[in-house]
Amino acid sequence: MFVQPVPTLCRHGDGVLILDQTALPYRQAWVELQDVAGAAHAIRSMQVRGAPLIGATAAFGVALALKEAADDDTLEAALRLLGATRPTAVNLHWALARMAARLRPLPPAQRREAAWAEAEAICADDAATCQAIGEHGLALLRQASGRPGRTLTVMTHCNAGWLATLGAGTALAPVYAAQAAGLPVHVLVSETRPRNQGLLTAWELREAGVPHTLIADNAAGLLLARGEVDLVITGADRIAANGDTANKVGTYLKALAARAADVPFYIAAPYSTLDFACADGAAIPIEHRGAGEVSSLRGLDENGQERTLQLAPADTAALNPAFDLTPAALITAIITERGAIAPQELASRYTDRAAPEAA
Ligand SMILES: CSC[C@@H](O)[C@@H](O)C(=O)COP(=O)(O)O
Repeated sequence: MFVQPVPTLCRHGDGVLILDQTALPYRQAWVELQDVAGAAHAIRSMQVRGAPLIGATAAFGVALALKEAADDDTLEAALRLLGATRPTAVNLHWALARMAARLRPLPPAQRREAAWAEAEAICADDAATCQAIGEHGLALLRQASGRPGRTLTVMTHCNAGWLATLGAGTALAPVYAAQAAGLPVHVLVSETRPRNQGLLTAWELREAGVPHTLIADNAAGLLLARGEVDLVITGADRIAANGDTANKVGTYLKALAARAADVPFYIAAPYSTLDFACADGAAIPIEHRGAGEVSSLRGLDENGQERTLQLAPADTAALNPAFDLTPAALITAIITERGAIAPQELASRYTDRAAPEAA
């Protein structure tokens, strides 16, 4: 079983410790969440990010909310607050629906302990899910690697590794499985403007000892067209019934370039990321974030001090959709803990996938 080099989130007494991802890759900092407002802030401000980790944090947020009072009003207010933090990743709503289904039928006196236990179960389940995704993805990597000893080049986008989950990650789980199996892999990491989640991917791959190279987002097309990439794997925030997939903005351009270059393009995500309440991608809500994320850049200055630089004049109009939609037709297969499946087969094969209940 993959062990996270640094834990992303864990219970700490009657609080919750999170690795603050807004401090990475420059320093490791932990934040202790003590109440539901802190959990909601952590999700909204992206101290925690990545669909499965957002869901787990929201689940713990419910447990934090019930510390003082566990009546129906407190529970429902917590579900509403946490459910409104980020719109695109359906795992948030899935985790809250799971908490609601467990807690609503219980008398208030039994809810506190049940909430902690359910949140911890969500984390354990996610670790197992990542492990299974890794094993299914490894089979595809083995097929693609060809002759023994050849280094496989995998391109990814955003961060869908262990930092985004409670286990090995989703898109990167097959990479870690390959590393464990002795299959040589090199990862091309696109920086993922404007939030630069690629820097998180580079950091976590370095922590795990996986060879990798950071590229500018716009370099992906050239490298794909030149035949320098064996396959692309990204995560997902929500997958519609027809296989259209919402993921970090920039994913769609990689899928287009991969198709033009005849390179397989895979999505790796937990089964809980399927949302059959959305018939197609047009029904998936796309988060729009502040213009400041586009017009500024964070990094270290020449003295190693963290700084935010204003790239464009502050009054420059900027648009910041945080996710985009990749049509099912561009996706070779979707890898979940149940295996790899063509996106066009989701609805007919996964008939048990009911629409998630509103939390
Ligand atoms: C396993 S994480 C999958 C996705 O959540 C990931 O690719 C992504 O888009 C993350 O977006 P973020 O805005 O950083 O939360």
